[in-house]
Amino acid sequence: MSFDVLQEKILEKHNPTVAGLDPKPEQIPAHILEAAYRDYGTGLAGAAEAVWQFNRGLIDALCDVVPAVKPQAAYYERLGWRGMEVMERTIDYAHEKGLFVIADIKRGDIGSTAQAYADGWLAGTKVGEETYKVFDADCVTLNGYMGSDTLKPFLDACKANDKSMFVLVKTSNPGSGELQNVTAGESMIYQRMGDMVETLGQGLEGKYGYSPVGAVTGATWPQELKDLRARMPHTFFLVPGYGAQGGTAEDVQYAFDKKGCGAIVNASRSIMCAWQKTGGDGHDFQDAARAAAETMRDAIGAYVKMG
Ligand SMILES: O=c1ccn([C@@H]2O[C@H](COP(=O)(O)O)[C@@H](O)[C@H]2O)c(=O)[nH]1
Repeated sequence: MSFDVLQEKILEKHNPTVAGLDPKPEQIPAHILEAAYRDYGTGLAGAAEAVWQFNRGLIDALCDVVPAVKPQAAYYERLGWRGMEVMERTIDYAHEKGLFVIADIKRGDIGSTAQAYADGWLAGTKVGEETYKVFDADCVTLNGYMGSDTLKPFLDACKANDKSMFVLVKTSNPGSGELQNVTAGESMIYQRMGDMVETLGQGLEGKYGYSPVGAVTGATWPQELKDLRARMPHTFFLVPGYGAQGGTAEDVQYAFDKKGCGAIVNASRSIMCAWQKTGGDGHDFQDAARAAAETMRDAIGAYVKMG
């Protein structure tokens, strides 16, 4: 789905945030783990089942508060094919609950390989005369530092299937400046990447003024966020780094346009693991996640006025 659809879901829920689904077994409440291990064994099958039950519970608890979820592929890949099956089920279940799904895959490769990734995550895979949906994400994250040609197959898949993509521009991690803030010619590398992303989406702007080519810009770098918002007026932002990485509501306000649109802020651990801070045994994980998501929504709402 395009960013028009995402923006509409954000406006409906009055909440520009996305809940990350990055589960590790040690972050899952004991009662869920014990049941999964009892039924599927203590190996990868049991771990994958626990992740599925946890995700389903989180989606049930959050689906009327947040407009979107962002499963990060690494947490599913680490469990092998069983984990990837849970990723697929999680995407489909989130859709059933009306959520926009951002698959955080951060792929990037030469064009022919990028095409294969785009088939798997956005367009579907052609076998004989039929095209089969694989991971039916609405949107993916991409690493475009190999160059714009590596993004083109994804852009074509987005255009043909009304989907969207976020390209890494200024990442939230502490070392992101080592390369991204190096000056190259008249601008810094992250600014050059920002210009490339903005240019790639030119002419494809939707109802809210945003193209299907979005940018990842970390909450931990508010100065760069401000700079990029001004530099990239038609680019929707995915802003990770809120909460566990130290980004605040005050920091992320700069990602939004004057109408309070054009950005979505991610939190994974601070929502998913909120139960670990309630002093309970994890039976309250849904209430805790919901309360954390509402607190985040309200904190950002104090800075960002929508509509
Ligand atoms: O620059 C980036 C790009 C992606 N991420 C991803 O976002 C979440 C953040 O998780 P928290 O638990 O809220 O810190 C995670 O999936 C990262 O892979 C990012 O953090 N920074």
